[in-house]
Amino acid sequence: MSLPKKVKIVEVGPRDGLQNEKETISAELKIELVNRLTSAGFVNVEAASFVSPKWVPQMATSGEVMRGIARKPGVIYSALTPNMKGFEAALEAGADEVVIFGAASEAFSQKNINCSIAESIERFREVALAAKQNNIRLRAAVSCAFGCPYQGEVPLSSVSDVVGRFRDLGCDEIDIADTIGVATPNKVAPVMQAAIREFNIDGLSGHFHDTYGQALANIYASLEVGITIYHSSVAGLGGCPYAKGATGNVASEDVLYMMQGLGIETGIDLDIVVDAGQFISQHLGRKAVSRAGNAIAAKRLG
Ligand SMILES: CC(C)(COP(=O)([O-])OP(=O)([O-])OC[C@H]1O[C@@H](n2cnc3c(N)ncnc32)[C@H](O)[C@@H]1OP(=O)([O-])[O-])[C@@H](O)C(=O)NCCC(=O)NCCSC(=O)C[C@@](C)(O)CC(=O)[O-]
Repeated sequence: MSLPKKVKIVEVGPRDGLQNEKETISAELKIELVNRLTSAGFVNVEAASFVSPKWVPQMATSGEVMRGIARKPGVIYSALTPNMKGFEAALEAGADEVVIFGAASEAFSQKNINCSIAESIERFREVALAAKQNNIRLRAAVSCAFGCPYQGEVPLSSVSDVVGRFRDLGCDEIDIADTIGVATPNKVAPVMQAAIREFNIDGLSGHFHDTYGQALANIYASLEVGITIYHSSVAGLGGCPYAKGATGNVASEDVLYMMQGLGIETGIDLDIVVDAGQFISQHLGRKAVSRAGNAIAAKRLG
């Protein structure tokens, strides 16, 4: 099968990337990061998360961030919403898309959102209905689709089951997530095919963490299957607070460099993303995790 000619890259750094940072990051810095990313051309940025601040303290300023962003027409600013409390806060803050986040693993569901998969779907049902009533896009994440830090192997049938349940809630997009970055390219097609059997391929995305250095290879394997939406995080920021040892998402700079090389259109200016990656890494006091980003930054210095 030939590769897609065009893909959508969803930038998740301001949420998935920063949620695990130990030091409190100011709302101003998060806002500046989001603005830099949209100026690079991202049309979908995951900017906030309306979860319990006791569970994820770093996301406590989400309302301030959403309200402070310089809104760019045409850009979808997304926010995570685990329940109605989160949904109401996201609505008030002007989120264009809400993200319900479940898992293909029972054990992860309990650790991450303190309920079973079945209970989570019931909570999400209310959120889904409210999103439809308010004309807000609805996205769902399926964590641990390729493996779980607590239960290990995750059967394909669990992935199909959760994707089907999210489809029935009326989701516009469903993310197939490798939360702990354990997938290898041979594992990608079976999982994506299980999801494709349940949901429209154009609405499925690949959300790969790069813990074992496999994310780009896994994205390539997903391109071969025909997936056209990918998530990435500027400077490779990130990690999930409820998945020990999981590192960041695949770096946006690396994905963009690969897409450029493959001749796949993204609509995003890699140079501006490199600047944004260097900017946030300097503020966090460490080197960006992006190989392409660091190489381009070093080349500029001559
Ligand atoms: C889901 C809950 C809230 C259940 O947590 P719970 O303790 O079962 O909830 P509860 O309903 O009993 O409420 C407990 C307290 O939290 C408050 N509360 C309740 N809901 C909210 C809310 N929305 N916003 C703010 N506060 C909230 C509520 O008001 C109450 O406050 P108290 O009375 O004790 O003062 C909790 O487990 C939680 O917040 N979990 C979030 C965990 C999280 O954010 N994980 C990281 C994101 S997922 C991820 O990164 C994976 C993903 C998406 O990127 C894809 C991938 O790679 O796999």
